[in-house]
Amino acid sequence: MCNNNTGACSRYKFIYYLVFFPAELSDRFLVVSSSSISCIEQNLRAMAAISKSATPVLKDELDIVIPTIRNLDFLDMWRPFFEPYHLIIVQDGDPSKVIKVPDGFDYELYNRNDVNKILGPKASCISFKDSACRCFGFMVSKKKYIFTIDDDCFVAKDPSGKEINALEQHIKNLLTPSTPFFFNTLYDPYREGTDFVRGYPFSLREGVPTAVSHGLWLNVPDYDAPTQLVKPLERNNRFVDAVMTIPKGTLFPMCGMNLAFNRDLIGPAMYFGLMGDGQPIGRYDDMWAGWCTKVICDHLGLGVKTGLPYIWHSKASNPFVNLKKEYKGIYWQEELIPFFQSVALPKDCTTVQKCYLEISKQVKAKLGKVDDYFNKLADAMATWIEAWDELNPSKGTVALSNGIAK
Ligand SMILES: O=c1ccn([C@@H]2O[C@H](COP(=O)(O)OP(=O)(O)O[C@H]3O[C@@H](CO)[C@H](O)[C@H]3O)[C@@H](O)[C@H]2O)c(=O)[nH]1
Ligand SMILES: [Mn+2]
Repeated sequence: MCNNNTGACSRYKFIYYLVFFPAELSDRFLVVSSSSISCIEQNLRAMAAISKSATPVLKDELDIVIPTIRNLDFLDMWRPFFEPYHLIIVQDGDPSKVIKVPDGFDYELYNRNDVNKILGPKASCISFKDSACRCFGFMVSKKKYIFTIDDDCFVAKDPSGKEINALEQHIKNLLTPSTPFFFNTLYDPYREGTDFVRGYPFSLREGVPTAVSHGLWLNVPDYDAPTQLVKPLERNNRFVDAVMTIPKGTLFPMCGMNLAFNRDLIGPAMYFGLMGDGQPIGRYDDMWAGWCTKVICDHLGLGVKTGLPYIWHSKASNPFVNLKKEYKGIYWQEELIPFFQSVALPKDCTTVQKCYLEISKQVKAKLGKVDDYFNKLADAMATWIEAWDELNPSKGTVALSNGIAK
């Protein structure tokens, strides 16, 4: 089957057979060459479409999710890139407050009363008074792709001064394969102007479907509170023109402020854990989601990319407030990381939901003794999956025998 994910890579299958199976060339050559060439053509057309499309790519297949406690004037700067897309706004805090959305945007807005009405008792798994509430938007969306962005993130410029269409770059990242099994030293081989380098096995050049695209930030970097306190004036002005697949078996600190993912492939794992009101910890919601997501992607043979696109993160939140939110997480994570590194998912965990519930069981068994919070979090993870499946009664991601998800 040829799609954005595998079409370009049949080029490598074609070369692979050409070089390594001359004996079968007669019949196979004809089969490979015709299927490869049509795939290559289809894929080249698809890739060309992404950059020159008149109609925005994935216009009806992608939702933009924004958690907010303030008016959304920041959208005016994003208008050229966001206006064609549907927004899901998750209003946190006081539901009686009116959030102003600039004219011209197509959106749905949910406040805490809506969350409670839609989820009933299961609303307990959605954080209150924390950006973690954004995951409610992931759950109610009906689209294949999600892009989530904070309301203090603006359009950045690349070194040439050109405004960066972060959404377009995330879409390119998601529509091209990842390479978690073998690191390509010239970064993302599917971008224009680069490729696989010598010594990269041809049998691995097809890559795997990309589940997550993790973007970065110019100006205020996503530092933790201690780093913010010792480096209050540090700003990130380094634009690195690279996209990389995070290798299998390696965890990473996923930041939720400039993030996109394939909801069909990994949506149920994108639970931003219990934070904010009534919880002993904050600003670890996206980290929790990222650790669960990466373990599941590794198990199901899915890819996670990080790097471009950049956004301009304008606001440094208060480091002292952040320290109060983060401090337990800063020492708990010294136990959490070894836990996630040791998580083994059984072969019969063939869907994201099954994987996620297995992780939730192991959280309760192994982290419950660290703090009772993790017993609550494990229960909330299970509630999240119940709520997800109620709102999204469809099949989960199935891992194929060769570990490649479909
Ligand atoms: O109680 C709240 C507070 C904020 N929000 C919305 O969430 C995002 C992020 O808020 P903010 O930019 O003020 O906080 P940062 O410290 O810069 O965010 C970092 O912490 C991460 C985890 O929370 C976050 O993803 C990082 O960017 C804004 O849209 C606020 O409006 C909220 O919904 N509820
Ligand atoms: Mn911010």
